[in-house]
Amino acid sequence: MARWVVTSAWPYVNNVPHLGNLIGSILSADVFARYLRLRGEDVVFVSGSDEHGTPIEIEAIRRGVDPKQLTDQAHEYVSKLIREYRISFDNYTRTESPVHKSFVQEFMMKLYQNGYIFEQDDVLPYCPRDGMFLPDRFVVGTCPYCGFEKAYGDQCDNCGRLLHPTELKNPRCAICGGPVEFRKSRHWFFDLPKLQEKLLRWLQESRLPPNVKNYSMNWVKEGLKPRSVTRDNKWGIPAPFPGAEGKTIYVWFDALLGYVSATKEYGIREKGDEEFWKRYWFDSETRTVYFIGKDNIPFHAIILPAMFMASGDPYTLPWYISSTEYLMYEGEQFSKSRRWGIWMDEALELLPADYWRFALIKMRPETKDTNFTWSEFTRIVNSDMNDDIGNFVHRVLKFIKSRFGNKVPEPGEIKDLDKEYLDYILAAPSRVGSYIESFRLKQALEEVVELARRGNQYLNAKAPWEKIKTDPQDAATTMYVAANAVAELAVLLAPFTPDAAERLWKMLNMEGSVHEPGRWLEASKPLLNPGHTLGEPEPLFRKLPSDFPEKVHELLAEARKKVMEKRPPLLRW
Ligand SMILES: Nc1ncnc2c1ncn2[C@@H]1O[C@H](COP(=O)(O)OP(=O)(O)OP(=O)(O)O)[C@@H](O)[C@H]1O
Ligand SMILES: [Zn+2]
Repeated sequence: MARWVVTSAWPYVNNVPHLGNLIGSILSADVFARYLRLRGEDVVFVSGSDEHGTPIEIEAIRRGVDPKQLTDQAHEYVSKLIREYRISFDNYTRTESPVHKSFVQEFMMKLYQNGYIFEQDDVLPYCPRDGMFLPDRFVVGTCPYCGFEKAYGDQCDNCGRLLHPTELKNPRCAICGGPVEFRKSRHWFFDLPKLQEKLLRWLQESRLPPNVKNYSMNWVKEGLKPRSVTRDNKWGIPAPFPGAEGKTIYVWFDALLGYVSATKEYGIREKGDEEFWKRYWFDSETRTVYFIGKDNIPFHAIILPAMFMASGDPYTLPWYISSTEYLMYEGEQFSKSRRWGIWMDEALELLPADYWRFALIKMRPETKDTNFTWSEFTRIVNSDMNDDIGNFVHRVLKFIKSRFGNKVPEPGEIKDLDKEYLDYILAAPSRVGSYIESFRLKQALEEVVELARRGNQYLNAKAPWEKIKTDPQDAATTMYVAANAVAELAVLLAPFTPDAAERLWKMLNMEGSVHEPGRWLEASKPLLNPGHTLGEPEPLFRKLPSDFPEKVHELLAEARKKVMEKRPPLLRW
């Protein structure tokens, strides 16, 4: 059995995560981690709040407070939301965690000692009106590669290229909008060109998906440039290099190492074991899986593996990177900094987490940018969740309660139709599982819906409500098969809608929790025996009114007003 480390990109805490962050990273990772645990695998699932860097520093200066004071509250608020969405992190930590800060300093010193960090004057944008160097997202200009006019100093959000601020055409200060000057400042650089060949070979041989692999290989082939790992910011992890006093570590180098430090912190806290993390990260058999949006590809497929290589320690390199395209809202990309989208907290004011989890997985932008629309959301809730799954469950449980004394009937002769559906449901865990294992979460959930759809067809074809009068044995067989399909659904829904799955488990009067390790494997045999007494049936999901898409903007405005009052200052606008 392999060990797994499942990770989700660290959300920047300058805002509440939006539905794009959820599907691009947090939720997709959770479905995968939950699935692995249900298979009894050894999993550590980590992420945390990314809190350093300029946007938060500037916000703190503007408000005249300490940035940590702002992020303490923001991290707590986001952590609570993550729990409310049932994201099953083993450790959701933060970049201000002491374990993380010292880990980053020690790690960066290793790169320095191994000769991968060199010191050099950098020419950086400076705003004479604001009196400061403008790092990363604080200088905006035209991308030299694709012509996008709102590219940032470190990356173009349109074509995804990593940039140096001097490459931008017509660079302007993002704070005041005026032109920038370029001034010299001493910085410490990561010598990526030294790793060029090694990276290329690894990429070539890796099992990364084609979109990640091709993009990264092209980028490496064009020739890697050294990247500066320091910044002139005060808010961040102090750079540990001799002579670098007053500089901090660039947020990306800081946050990427969080995957490792969060595992370390988890081992110390939960197992009292300082060395726990090495059993995962220093074992080439460990499968590390990263869930990210496509703009994060270069950092995970190039920078992070390069850092691991340069450390000289036996880190396991990324086993898989599942990167999504963008979820769009009304034609534009969800964005924290531009405050565009639907936010995790306001969504919960409208409907419980399961609805968002289900609908987002069904809309997961796996192959192309995908528009989140309220009409599609309504269709998914009303048709897939209610008409297909909810209705099937209800029909089966109600009928067994009214006609079989709420006990799973003893089946009679298993005929063709029965066998066909029974075989189909018992093969479902492996069918759904293989889609999850190939990171096709959307298709995996579609298979779960299909199981219920076929269940409804099976009931219609077998008509047990007629047969109970003429051939009660056959009605009993039908309901035995159908009841087992319902139990199967509880297990298959567990990674996707954990609360509904648990409620269904209780309605079936099953022992323990549906989320127990190994449950998925048990489900390849019938889960319900004849004679088993079921619990009380109740509706699994509820429908949205048909005018929901028209009303939703009004509902959302109310919800936003309400959550703004609960949010801590940094997240309020
Ligand atoms: N619309 C989206 N669809 C899918 N994934 C997304 C989307 N927006 C962001 N992500 C992913 O969410 C993760 C966290 O991103 P981050 O906290 O930087 O938020 P952001 O919305 O991208 O911020 P900003 O808009 O300010 O750049 C990243 O992996 C990112 O790729
Ligand atoms: Zn570009």
